[in-house]
Amino acid sequence: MTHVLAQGTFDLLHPGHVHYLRDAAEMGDRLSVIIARRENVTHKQKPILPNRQRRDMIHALEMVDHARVGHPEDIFAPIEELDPDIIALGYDQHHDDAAIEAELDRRGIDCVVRRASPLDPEASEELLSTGRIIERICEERC
Ligand SMILES: Cc1cc2nc3c(=O)[nH]c(=O)nc-3n(C[C@H](O)[C@H](O)[C@H](O)COP(=O)(O)O)c2cc1C
Ligand SMILES: Nc1ncnc2c1ncn2[C@@H]1O[C@H](COP(=O)(O)OP(=O)(O)OP(=O)(O)O)[C@@H](O)[C@H]1O
Repeated sequence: MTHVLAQGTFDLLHPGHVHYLRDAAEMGDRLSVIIARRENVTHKQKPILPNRQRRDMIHALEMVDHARVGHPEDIFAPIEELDPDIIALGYDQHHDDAAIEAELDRRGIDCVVRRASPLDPEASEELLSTGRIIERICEERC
């Protein structure tokens, strides 16, 4: 059984999130998802929705077997516990694949890092980004 781990903020779900999680699920047999804690989202605006609400929405998706809110300080602690075979990074995630692999090695976790594919983010007329959905809400409703 190949266990895949996906992770992200997942604020205000949209089809790009569903595409990423489907792609990740297709890499193996079981999909676990870590939801980034609000305090750890520092590279962009903080999520609107609370941790548990984002976790519950991800858990409700049919391709997801397990979803949990991430660790407050050590992002590798849930990985040590869940022991996945593959970490699926999103196509645009800022994380350094090689640095993650090096830390997995250091901790003796036998797991590879792979990248998921994008869902046509430029060509589509859909709003496939939480940031763009919020911009549109501000333009049209504020
Ligand atoms: C392998 C991996 C494990 C992560 N584990 C956690 C975690 O345990 N707790 C947490 O708050 N965030 C965790 N994160 C999320 C990051 O801290 C960061 O907030 C994340 O990239 C969310 O941003 P994004 O939705 O723009 O990708 C993890 C990220 C990666 C790549
Ligand atoms: N259009 C998309 N196609 C494929 N994957 C996507 C798409 N949008 C988001 N994802 C993936 O979903 C995961 C969670 O993404 P995140 O919560 O950062 O959403 P986002 O919509 O990109 O947010 P923001 O617009 O605030 O950057 C990431 O791995 C990201 O790569």
